[in-house]
Formats: sequence, structure tokens, C-alpha cells
Amino acid sequence: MGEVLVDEAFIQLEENRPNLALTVDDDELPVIDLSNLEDDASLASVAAQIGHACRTWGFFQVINHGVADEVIENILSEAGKFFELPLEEKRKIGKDFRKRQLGFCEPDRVHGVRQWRQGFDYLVIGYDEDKELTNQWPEYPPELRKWALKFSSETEKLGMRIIGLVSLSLGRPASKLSGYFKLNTRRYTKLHHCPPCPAPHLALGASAHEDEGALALLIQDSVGGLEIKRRADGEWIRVRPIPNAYVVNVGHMMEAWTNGEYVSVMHRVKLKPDKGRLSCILFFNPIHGTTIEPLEEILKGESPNPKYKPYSLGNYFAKPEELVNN
Ligand SMILES: O=C(O)CCC(=O)C(=O)O
Ligand SMILES: [Fe+2]
Repeated sequence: MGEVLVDEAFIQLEENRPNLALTVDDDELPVIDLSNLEDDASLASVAAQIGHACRTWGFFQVINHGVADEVIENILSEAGKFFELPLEEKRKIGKDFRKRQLGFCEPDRVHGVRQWRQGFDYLVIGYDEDKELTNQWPEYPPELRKWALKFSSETEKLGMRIIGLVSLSLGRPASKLSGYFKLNTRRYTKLHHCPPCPAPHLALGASAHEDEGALALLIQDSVGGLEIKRRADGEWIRVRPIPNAYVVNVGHMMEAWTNGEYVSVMHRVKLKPDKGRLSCILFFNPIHGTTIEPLEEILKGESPNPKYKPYSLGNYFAKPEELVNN
């Protein structure tokens, strides 16, 4: 028996463990510049880039996206201060679905394997707060709340712009898809911290998974670790950290809307022995209860047979017991 490096609950099945010796760079993963959307020609060009990225990669990065650097820098630094607190402090605001409270999350399980990460979950709550779930904020750092809410509201607005561009990329008006979304709803944001890991060859900060929603928008610090499974050859590709850029990815809902034209792609988070990593993720999902099915206009086009049955996430937050981590 070798030395026990991490609790066995964190150890991935052999076939899911990362090959640390192999890091393939993402030279072709699209980085899309949103600075010029003034005229129709620029809009069409950016929309085409987004369409290509969603079809080929299911992932892209955006730069010059309009969210102020200060917002990104502050949420990362406030999140960093929070995760550095002793565990007992963080547990004071532990997430507890039985009490309908969000907050600090212990390492969760995906398919039975614990993720080498801690989290902090909160909702973007606007005018329609209905007390089904409550945010909890720590006393320290005192500015976490301010920057977290600012980050989410700015990221939502960016999500709305990107969803409009996705709609244009499908040859539809921007409002076709953006009409399914609303700002200031009970939308989830997660802050994630993967501590340095003594066994990065055995554990992962996030097991390989696809996202269920429409789009996820995330920022990551300079440490890196996010990888996506390239469709072309199944190789794991590094998503290079670009300062203040957002990583955007297609989830199952978008895949269903486009009848599989835009793809939701596997991704995971690799760990480092000497460095912790931070990321902040907003799940940009439509209004609760929206029925998701291939868009009529898509079915009129080249792929007339629906590959996805209509479904709805329903009122996701109405049954918190169903969300309790296993
Ligand atoms: O932390 C990250 O960079 C990715 C996390 C993720 O993929 C998720 O929460 O769905
Ligand atoms: Fe994900």
C-alpha cells in the first residue's frame, strides 16, 4: 500500500483520472471580442463566430464584454478571502436545504465521488424574491455580498447580450431566445475554490460533466485547470485563463433548443499540488417553468425531426429536498 494522499471518497475511477503529463493547449478555442457590436455587419460577424464556437466546441471565451474589470477583480479577491477562513467560520453559514438556506458548501459528490472543492452558493434575487430559499452572507469579508451581487447582476446582463447573439447566430431575431429569460430572478451563482491537492493525479476539482442549463458564464483566476473534451478527437483541452475574460459554455437546454446543432460538451477541473484555484459561475437559465424543446424554426430548416422531447425544469426551487446533495 502506498501513502494515503487523500481520503478515498475523493479518488476518481481509474478511467476518469487526469493524465498530468499531458496538457493540450487550446489554440483554436474561440476567443470572441464583443467590443464592436455597433453596426449590422459587426453584429453578424460576432454572431457567426459564436455560432461556429457553439457548433464546434460548445465553449468559447469572450473579451471586451463590458463587465468592468473592477467587478471581476473584486469578486475574485473577496471570494479568496472567504475561502481562506477557518472551516468552522465558513460552516456558520453552511448551506442547508432543509432550512432552505444557501451559503457555504462542503465538497459535493458527483456520481458518488467527492469533488476537491468548496463552494459558496447564492441566488441573484431581485424584485421577485419569495423567500423559498435565502442567501446567507458571512460577516467577513464584509464586502463579499456587495461584489457577489454586483458580479451576478453584471454577468446576467452579459448573459442576456450573449443569448441575443446566439439567437442571431441561428438566423433568428435576438428576442427569439432572449424572450425566454428575465433578469433579477432566482438565478444561481456559485463561487468555487479548489484547494491545492496532494494527489492531483487521483482527484478532480470537478468531475467530467455537462451542464444542464442554457448557458454557463464563468470567470476563473490565473491558476487554470478547466479542461474541455474536444469533440473532434476526445482529447482534453486546457481552457487557458485570460485575465478578466469570461468562459461561456452551452448546456443541455441550448442543445435541445437547437435540436443538437449547438453542443453541450464535457468539462472538468484538474488540480494542482501547490496552488488553489478560484472560479465564479453564473448559470444563465430561462424563466422557471419554460418548456424546452427544439425551436420550430430549427425544425423547419435542415433538421426537421425533433431529437429531444419537450421538458421543463419546472419550478426548480419549489422542492428543495430534491436538490439535497447526495
Ligand atoms: O469551476 C469551474 O471552472 C467549472 C465548474 C463547472 O463546470 C460547474 O460548476 O458546472
Ligand atoms: Fe460545468
